[in-house]
Amino acid sequence: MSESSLCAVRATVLLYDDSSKRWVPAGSDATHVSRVQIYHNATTNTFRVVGRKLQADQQVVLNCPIVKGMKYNQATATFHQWRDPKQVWGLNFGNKEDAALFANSMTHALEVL
Ligand SMILES: CC(=O)N[C@@H](Cc1ccccc1Cl)C(=O)N1CCC[C@]12C=C[C@@H]1CC[C@@H](C(=O)N3CC[C@@H]4C=C[C@H]5CC[C@H](C(=O)O)N5C(=O)[C@H]43)N1C2=O
Repeated sequence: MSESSLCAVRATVLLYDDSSKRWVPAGSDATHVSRVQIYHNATTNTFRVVGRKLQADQQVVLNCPIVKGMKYNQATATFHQWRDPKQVWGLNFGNKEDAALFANSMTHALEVL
């Protein structure tokens, strides 16, 4: 499937744990920083967000379709979040610039879906 990357930023990928009412890091180990990308498949005009841990094994910790009509919430300048059917994802960006870059691509995807 030919996909092109619209953007790539560093962020900590978080999941909201409803039972404890806490954000927990996605993935299985201590290092939290991931490379988060938005991929576009031009053939099907679909988009998805993929997050891979930066450390050696590049564990995939996020692989979520961007669904038409999805609400992307920029809760703060460096913490953005959205809901998928099963869970709530949060991205904690290292800086406002990366957050804005990612939000720009996400907003574009949501506009053209
Ligand atoms: C109606 C709804 O779902 N609202 C969502 C946000 C949202 C709005 C619109 C579209 C999508 C979404 Cl996910 C919502 O409010 N959620 C989703 C689950 C957790 C939360 C519900 C309640 C709490 C209240 C505080 C806020 C939250 O979690 N925040 C606000 C920004 C702040 C930034 C960073 C993260 C990192 C760790 C820190 C913390 O939890 O200590 N934290 C937070 O406290 C984050 N909360 C939320 O984001």
